[in-house]
Amino acid sequence: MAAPYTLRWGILATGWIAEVFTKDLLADPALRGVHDVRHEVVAAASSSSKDRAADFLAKVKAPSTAKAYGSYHELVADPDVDIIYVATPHSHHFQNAMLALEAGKHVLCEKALTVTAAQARKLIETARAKGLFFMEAVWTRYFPLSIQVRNLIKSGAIGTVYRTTADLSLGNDAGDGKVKFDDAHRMVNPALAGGALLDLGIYSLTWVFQTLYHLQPEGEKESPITIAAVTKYHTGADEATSIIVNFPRHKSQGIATTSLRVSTDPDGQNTAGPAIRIQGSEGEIQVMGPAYSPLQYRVIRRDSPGKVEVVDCPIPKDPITGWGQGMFWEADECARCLRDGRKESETLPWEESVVIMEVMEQALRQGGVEYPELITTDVYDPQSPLNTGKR
Ligand SMILES: NC(=O)C1=CN([C@@H]2O[C@H](COP(=O)(O)OP(=O)(O)OC[C@H]3O[C@@H](n4cnc5c(N)ncnc54)[C@H](OP(=O)(O)O)[C@@H]3O)[C@@H](O)[C@H]2O)C=CC1
Ligand SMILES: O=C1OC[C@@H](O)[C@H](O)[C@H]1O
Repeated sequence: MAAPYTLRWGILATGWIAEVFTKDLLADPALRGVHDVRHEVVAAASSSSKDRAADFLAKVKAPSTAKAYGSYHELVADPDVDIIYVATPHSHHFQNAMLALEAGKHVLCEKALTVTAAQARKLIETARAKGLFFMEAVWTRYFPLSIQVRNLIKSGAIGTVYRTTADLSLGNDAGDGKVKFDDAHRMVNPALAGGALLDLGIYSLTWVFQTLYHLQPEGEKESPITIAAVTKYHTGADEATSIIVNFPRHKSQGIATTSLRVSTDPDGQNTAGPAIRIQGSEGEIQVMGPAYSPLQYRVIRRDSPGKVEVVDCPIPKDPITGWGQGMFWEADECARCLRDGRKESETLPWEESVVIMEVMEQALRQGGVEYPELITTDVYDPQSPLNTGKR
């Protein structure tokens, strides 16, 4: 068997998701049946301090050779790093991803890709011009469950899909008129591009897009008409957003909802029913939430009344540590794309990320949500405080 292709990662930022993703990178690929690619964590950077980066590397149990940097600039200049994982708040993604691309690094950038569609387009233009790989880290698309659902739809298992409804709402009502996030928290702080839509609603849209738009044949792709209702939180960010996307030529519609107050799954037992319903002329696929990491789907066919096919898709765990979150599948996609000389992932092409950003931008504009100039500009500034950490 040929030696696996090795991808060498640099981790930009040391918060919650950086830790989860990096631990997944360090999980043995064989445990998920992967033998053709592997990952190395070469370095991590914190904009706060070198010590914080060193603590992070120790916490995730990175190899002792991994380098700690006290600035994002130093990380992107490291010649041993192939690809940068951008794990800052969405507000920072444009400037941080541009910093990495300008330094000649491939990039996997956390969702939401950017704050505006123009920023997303600029990043893609830069990646294209420099011949670099670039991908939005929508991990859900790379779950075997998502692949199976897309394949079922393609095979015609539920006929022509006319409607998808999807919700991701995590029930953070505090009971006193507020939600359970401090006003400065990235979930509700406009300075960090806070709000339900960019953080959570993007997963509802992911299900709408991967079951409708993504499966439209090449050459027939249709950007949707977007109609949105937004409830603003007192900080100015959206606390609830509901979007209807209409694809008139394909006669299909998607309904994507998100809220910080109510919950898709109030008792944590899926008693409330599926988070996602994909409805076709011959049946329906139901996906049990949460929309970002679903573990089960059900197929209901018009020609088999009363019969429900239930399919479980567990995330492989390390038998000793119990670790495994399912973020490794998107990392494997990055490695395979780079090994094969592909600059974008077929599972989430650049254009699709841009169309989703356009939908979110339109929805927020319809709801009167505005973000500050510092985080909406599409002019790259290597010395932006978003790159230097000088807050
Ligand atoms: N795919 C998924 O399942 C998830 C994705 N995410 C996405 O990841 C991104 C980060 O989220 P999360 O890890 O929860 O965020 P955290 O607040 O936990 O971490 C963000 C990190 O970004 C860096 N940072 C730089 N400037 C700032 C600033 N002004 N304020 C706050 N942090 C700053 C900090 O690292 P340092 O000091 O080291 O530079 C900080 O630790 C978001 O875009 C979010 O959408 C989040 C959770 C789950
Ligand atoms: O991507 C995410 O998925 C899980 C959520 O809890 C988190 O807020 C979000 O960023």
